[in-house]
Amino acid sequence: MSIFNVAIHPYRYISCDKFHNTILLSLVTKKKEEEESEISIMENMDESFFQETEHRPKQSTIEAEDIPIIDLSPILTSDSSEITNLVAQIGDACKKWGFFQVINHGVPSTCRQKIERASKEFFLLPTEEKRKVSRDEDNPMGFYDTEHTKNVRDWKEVFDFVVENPTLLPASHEPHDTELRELKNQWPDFPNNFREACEEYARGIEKLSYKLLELIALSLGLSSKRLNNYFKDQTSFMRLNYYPLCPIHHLALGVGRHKDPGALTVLAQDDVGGLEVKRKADGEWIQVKPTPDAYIINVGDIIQVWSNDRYESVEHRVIASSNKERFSVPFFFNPSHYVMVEPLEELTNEESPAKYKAYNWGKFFTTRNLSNFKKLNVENIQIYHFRNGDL
Ligand SMILES: O=C(O)CCC(=O)C(=O)O
Ligand SMILES: [Fe+2]
Repeated sequence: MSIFNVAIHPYRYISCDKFHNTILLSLVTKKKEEEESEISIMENMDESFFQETEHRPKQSTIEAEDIPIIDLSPILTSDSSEITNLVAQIGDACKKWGFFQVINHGVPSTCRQKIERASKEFFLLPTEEKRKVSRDEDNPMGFYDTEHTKNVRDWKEVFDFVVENPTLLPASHEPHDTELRELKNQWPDFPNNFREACEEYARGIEKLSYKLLELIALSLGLSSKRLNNYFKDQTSFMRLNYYPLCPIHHLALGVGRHKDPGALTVLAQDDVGGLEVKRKADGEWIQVKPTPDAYIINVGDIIQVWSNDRYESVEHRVIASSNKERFSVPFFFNPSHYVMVEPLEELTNEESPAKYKAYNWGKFFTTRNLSNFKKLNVENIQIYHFRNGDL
């Protein structure tokens, strides 16, 4: 049963079980009746969506300065003083926020419009159609509507595909098992340009990701290509996110609080808004306001480890909305499965020793995916599990 195919969109497939009717009713009743139907939602709604009280969204959002918007046009002109200035802006944003937005990034806007349209058309298909490309434990690429973050279900549907098809990953999370497996994409029959839109977009974003990686390397005082080799057999993947209308937006989240485990995330969000970043200065949740045609970039756990904590991977989450559906497309730029992630030699010394022990990216990723999939009642693997003591 999908929770999402209720008659809240004129083109949407309508499913008629008791559960869906409860949601539907709650959306159409007036103020007084709302209170009664609220009780009915509470009684019928799957509790797996409920966030602990302390993690539920606040009723009011904080008015705050936005995360920095950085103009990437200097990389087109190659003016060295402008590049120096750009690198400094990126370094400052990585330190202060772990997040920034980029404009004049060189990814054609037509490419983005095409994937956004294809994504909408795909998610508005009947659930049976989307389920034809469902992901499962054997093939984690495809459609999925029961993703959990920290063991609480997210109010969203996703479609995942790898950018290198196939992508090699460890077959199991067992440390001594050296067997590998291939992740392969599966593509839906509809909409018919879906695959083309996804593949074209992935190539454009991959190019931008390498540029950003080089700028980040420079901002850490490294040579521009220092990190590129780690991505030779990249395990990057793209995710299409769909956040349907949510009648329990005060209890659930589109995506629960989390940090991205890979190196870098390049995200396209639509004009609805809902992404919130935990401000490093005071731990408040700050909205990332949508900027037309900009990409939101965030440092993932791997850059935190490579930089020996100079740059931190920052927690973020997505608020669910009761009146606007939302679509987003994150690209998770991940290294080759065999990369051992550890603080870079150039960034450690006697005064500033390595804060982490080396870990194998492929095993880390596989363990994380497995615990998400099985909804294990244990905390997900995290980089702090590899932190050296007494530092
Ligand atoms: O949809 C968004 O804005 C962000 C999603 C996200 O953080 C994720 O998928 O890791
Ligand atoms: Fe994320």
